[in-house]
Amino acid sequence: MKLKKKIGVLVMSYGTPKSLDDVEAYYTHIRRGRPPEPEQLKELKDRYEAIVGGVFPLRENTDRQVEHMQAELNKFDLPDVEFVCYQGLKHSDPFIEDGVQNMAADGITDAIGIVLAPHYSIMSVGSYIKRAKATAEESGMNIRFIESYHLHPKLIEAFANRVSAKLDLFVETGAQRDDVKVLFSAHSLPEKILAMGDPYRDQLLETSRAVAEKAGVTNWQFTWQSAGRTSEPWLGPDVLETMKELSEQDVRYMLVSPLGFVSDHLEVLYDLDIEAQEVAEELDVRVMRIDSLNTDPLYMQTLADCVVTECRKGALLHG
Ligand SMILES: CC1=C(CCC(=O)O)c2cc3nc(cc4[nH]c(cc5[nH]c(cc1n2)c(C)c5CCC(=O)O)c(CCC(=O)O)c4C)C(CCC(=O)O)=C3C
Ligand SMILES: [Fe+2]
Repeated sequence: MKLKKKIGVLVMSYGTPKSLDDVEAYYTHIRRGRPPEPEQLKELKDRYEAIVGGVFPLRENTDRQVEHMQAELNKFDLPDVEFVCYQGLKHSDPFIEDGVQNMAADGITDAIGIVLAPHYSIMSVGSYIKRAKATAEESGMNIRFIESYHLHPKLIEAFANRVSAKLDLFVETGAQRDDVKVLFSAHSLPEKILAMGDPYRDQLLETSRAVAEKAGVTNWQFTWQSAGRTSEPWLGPDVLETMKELSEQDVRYMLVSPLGFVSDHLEVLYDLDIEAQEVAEELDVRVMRIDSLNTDPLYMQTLADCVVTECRKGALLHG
């Protein structure tokens, strides 16, 4: 039997602390080596404490996503190729560089890199790719990258299913479907990305339109969330402001639908499930959020399809 060639798949994700004691090192890494002020550290620790039940949810979710993705990739059962997935995290262990070095140590010469975030920004996906590329070059590895997959039909279907499911729940509890404002959201970035010609905002609007169309939703708008607390301006309006404004216009039902995140983590479990719910209570409006994709088979198929398509483009597969 002919030995199958191994293609490495570098699956990159943001990364999360390993324990509450690790939050300081993690935060320092995000801040490019500058340790946070004690109050900033306490504030972040408090937020994690509110959502962490033993395991940091993003760590568990990323582990599961990578496992499921590898299984999905090998379902193609290509005659001469086997896919092996490696994690590479932006701000935690195993770092992106570790992931590439682990592939090289296993004798991998051809690899594909993909990020567990569908939209490209020079500040997000761009920096993941830059780091992976630099390490791959050192070991002479041939690596190709998927920059975005924000309009993949299976991704759109997965999000649309989740929007429809929650709209049904609103209807069951007495609301009219069209009275529910769907708020598509994503992590804000500094406003300066627009002047840089960054595609991030446009890609998010494209995903929003496609999901709305697929789910038959006309009553929607896009809003940002989780902006950094720095002095430079961040893209807005923020979801909390949007909720307030809508409540003043007598909108009573809102469905927050984060499209830039693919997993349950701090920005979903704290910023939306705790912080936004507190605001909803003050405003006396009903706010739900769509379930995160996590290991949704449609999402796993999206990732696997992108990887195989990229392999074909790079002539890594025959047939
Ligand atoms: C675009 C984008 C995504 C989505 C795309 C992608 O997934 O890549 C994302 C995801 C995430 N962001 C996360 C966590 C944090 N992000 C922070 C800070 C920052 N995020 C930024 C951008 C993004 N972040 C930026 C420009 C900053 C300012 C500092 C800097 O210039 O880099 C801070 C510092 C404190 C604070 O500001 O809250 C934390 C703790 C977690 C993990 C949650 C968990 O552990 O459960 C996830 C998935
Ligand atoms: Fe972040």
